[in-house]
Amino acid sequence: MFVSVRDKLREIVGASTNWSDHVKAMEERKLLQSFLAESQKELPPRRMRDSYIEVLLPLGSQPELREKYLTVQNTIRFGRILEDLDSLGVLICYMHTRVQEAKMSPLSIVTALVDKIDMCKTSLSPEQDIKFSGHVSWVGKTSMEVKMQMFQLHGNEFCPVLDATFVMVARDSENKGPAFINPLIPESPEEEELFRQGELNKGRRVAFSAKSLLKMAPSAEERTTIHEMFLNTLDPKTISFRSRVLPPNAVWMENSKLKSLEVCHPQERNIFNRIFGGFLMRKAYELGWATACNFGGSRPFIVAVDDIMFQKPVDVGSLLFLSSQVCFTQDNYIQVRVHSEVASLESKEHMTTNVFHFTFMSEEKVPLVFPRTYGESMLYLDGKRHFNSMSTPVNLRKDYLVEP
Ligand SMILES: CCCCCC(=O)SCCNC(=O)CCNC(=O)[C@H](O)C(C)(C)COP(=O)(O)OP(=O)(O)OC[C@H]1O[C@@H](n2cnc3c(N)ncnc32)[C@H](O)[C@@H]1OP(=O)(O)O
Repeated sequence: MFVSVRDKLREIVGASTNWSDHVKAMEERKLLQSFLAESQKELPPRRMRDSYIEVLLPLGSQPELREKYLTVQNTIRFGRILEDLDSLGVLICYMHTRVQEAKMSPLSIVTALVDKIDMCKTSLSPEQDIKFSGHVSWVGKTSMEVKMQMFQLHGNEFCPVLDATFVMVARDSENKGPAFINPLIPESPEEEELFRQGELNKGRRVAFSAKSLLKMAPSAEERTTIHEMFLNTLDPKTISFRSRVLPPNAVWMENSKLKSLEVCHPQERNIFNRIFGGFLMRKAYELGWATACNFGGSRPFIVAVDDIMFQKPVDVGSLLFLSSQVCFTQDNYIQVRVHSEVASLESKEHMTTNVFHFTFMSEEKVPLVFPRTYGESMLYLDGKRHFNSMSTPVNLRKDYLVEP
């Protein structure tokens, strides 16, 4: 149960339960600094099974739990699952990095990236037990890749529901600088393959980011796509680059936007008194879902979550501005991007903290989305790149029932 996962995390880092004690609790954590390793070599290697955890979410046997997870359609809120995966990922990393002689962990482990969440072909019922499992699958010097799976009981069997890959980073006791983590030793050919995959994932992330449209021009093929879309929006009645009209069954990208604001209260703080990554994901996901719903005109289902980077921590007390838009569509699929930025109450300066990418599938075929400006064209291409990186096959699957 996830209350127990979060209680365990509190115990591991000695977090305060009362907000009024949070400064004192952080002062106490400073004393743990002496348990930090000066190099990775000093730390004993760990095996994948050392960090392996299974957690049961007994929705079937404990109906009082269901309320928190329930959608109006009697399915499961995916936003809640994102929160649970985040907590579990952090706990897995604490298992990998346990220090026997210290009562509390000297490390502050934070979520750096949700690399991928792929949904498997199964519906989610709020009346059946759910099981999560996961372990560390790759480590660098201060970062760890965690693989998690979620299963739901069907008859007597737990069937796979989703696969998730997160990257967590270890920081010092005060969450101010990087901290070394234990090496990982693969023990079988399967584990060696997982580790190798982790290494490849790191390379893929670097390559994807190097090709970012924020850094370099689109490819020739992408430029052609954008130019053809531009030509498709020119009014044939006037010989002008300026009179733009939408083709049939299309929507201007700017008209797909939805925005929201959250006040970040202490209730949503994580064990390090910053805003909990899972809360940020839930809020972004729900706005993204509403955007897809508004755009497609029918209930959309989540198919994939990709590349959520936690660039900056969000302080308690900040204002969180979320802005969501459809940036690419194909057949029944809607690719949504949610941008989040914070501003403190004192300063008006905004800072980007995350960009979220969600792929939804609608019951009906959805309109095309057209960029009007160059900036929007880049969003379109970025959305297309994220859509194409999805591993789920592009075909309509009616048995999905995963909603907000
Ligand atoms: C219930 C408890 C829940 C607690 C969990 C949360 O809620 S956490 C709350 C949500 N998350 C956050 O607030 C985190 C916000 N982001 C940050 O603070 C920072 O961006 C960061 C610490 C993640 C990374 O900072 P820097 O990039 O300056 O750090 P640094 O350069 O030292 O890199 C540290 C390690 O992280 C890796 N790294 C950094 N960013 C990465 C990314 N996007 N994808 C993969 N790996 C990444 C680097 O390769 C390096 O690994 P190697 O050293 O192995 O080469």
